[in-house]
Formats: sequence, C-alpha cells, structure tokens
Amino acid sequence: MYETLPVATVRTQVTVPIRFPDGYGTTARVFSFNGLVDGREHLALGLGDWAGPPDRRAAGGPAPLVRPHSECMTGDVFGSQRCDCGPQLREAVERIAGVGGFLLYLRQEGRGIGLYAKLDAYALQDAGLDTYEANLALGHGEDERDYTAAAQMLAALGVERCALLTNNPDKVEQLSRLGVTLTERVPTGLYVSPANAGYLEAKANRAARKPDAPFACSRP
Ligand SMILES: Nc1nc2c(ncn2[C@@H]2O[C@H](COP(=O)(O)OP(=O)(O)OP(=O)(O)O)[C@@H](O)[C@H]2O)c(=O)[nH]1
Ligand SMILES: [Zn+2]
Repeated sequence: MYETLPVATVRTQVTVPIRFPDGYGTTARVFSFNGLVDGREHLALGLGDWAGPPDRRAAGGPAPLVRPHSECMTGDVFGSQRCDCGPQLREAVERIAGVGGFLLYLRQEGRGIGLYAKLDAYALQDAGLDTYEANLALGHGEDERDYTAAAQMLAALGVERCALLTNNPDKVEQLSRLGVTLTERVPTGLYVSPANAGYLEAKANRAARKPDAPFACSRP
C-alpha cells in the first residue's frame, strides 16, 4: 500500500464555505500539498464527515467517497456546454458532502494537454475531428493524464481505501496500480446536451472508456 509512492504531505488546510448559483451550500476543508510529483497545484476538498473519529478510517469502517476531477476551466468555471464537467463537479460536491469524502481537483486541463492546446483541439473538432483525433493531430496522446499525484494526495490525507466516483476505467486502473484500495466504483452522471452529444458519443465509442467495462477493482 503506497510503498513505492514518493511521500507528499499536507501543506495547508483551510475551511471554505461553498455556495453554488443554484443555492446549494456546504463547507469544504481545502488542502494543499508539498511533494507532489508533477509540481502542480492540485487541491483536495474534504466534504461532509470527511475526517470522522480515527476509528472510522480503520479497516471495516465506511470508506470515504472520492472523486478525482480533472480540471476543465471552460466547463467548471464558465459553464461551457461542450462537455459535462461542470454538472459532474456540482454533482460530486453534493454527493460527497452527503456521505463524507474528498474531491481531488486535479490540474489536468484538457486531459493533461493544457488549456490552450484544448482550445486548439476544439478548433479541430469544429473542423470535423473527434475529441481523440484532435489530440493526436496536435501531436499529443489521446489522454495524457497520470494519477500519481492523486494517489500521493490520498496517502497524505490518510485515505488507504475509498469508493471512487467516476465512469473512467483509466482512473480506476491507475489508482489501483498506485496502491489505492478501491472498495467500489460509483458511477457519475452523464449530462447530455445538444452541444456535447458528439463529444460524449466519441467517448462512449471508445471501448476502453465504456462505463460498464470490467474494472480492476480490489475489494477488501
Ligand atoms: N483534449 C481535450 N480535453 C477535453 C475535451 N473535452 C473535455 N476535456 C478535458 O477532459 C477532462 C475531463 O475528462 P472526461 O473524460 O470528460 O471525464 P473524466 O473526468 O476522465 O471521467 P469521469 O470521472 O467519468 O468524469 C478535463 O480535463 C477536460 O478539460 C476535448 O475535447 N479535448
Ligand atoms: Zn470539460
């Protein structure tokens, strides 16, 4: 469990009241870290009964719900309808606050290629390429995300086992390989709109991305 991971530590934690435009509100404990392998400013939001008495973390206690959320400035901040990141972020905060756990806000804009490159990829998609072809045409991989820092963050937070809120098999596979014990995968919602239907269809047609593909989930 985590033996081979470089050690990261919690740098600062602060309490942040959260309120969404629709009125939903909660309180988050926001954590920053030292020692993350990629040097990026990833954040963890502790929500709901995220800490609990220490014995809740022991084997047999309820596992926290964790969503590794890849940054999407256009969707998360500006409400872009080209993807479904904004509604998924909103859903994750409320669901995790309800049961206790962490939202890992990972600075992996554009599936790891960065914001400007994602906008370049959007331009290519407007010219007819799908979301994966556009990345390749720009000389990038289809998905360049690496979840080592996410595993380091969970280790620093003392989370050895968790339920993972995602439809993405790669997150499950990578985090399992990195030493996180996943008790279950909890599917996140799909939010289809006229503007993102083609994007979601391209994802669904990728066999490796199919939400119902078998997962390498270790169940304690
Ligand atoms: N390169 C590129 N990145 C995109 C595009 N649309 C969304 N993204 C990025 O994709 C990431 C979100 O990935 P998704 O595959 O939608 O969802 P996921 O987070 O991997 O999987 P879930 O946990 O199931 O939601 C964010 O970093 C977005 O910025 C696109 O067309 N091109
Ligand atoms: Zn998005």
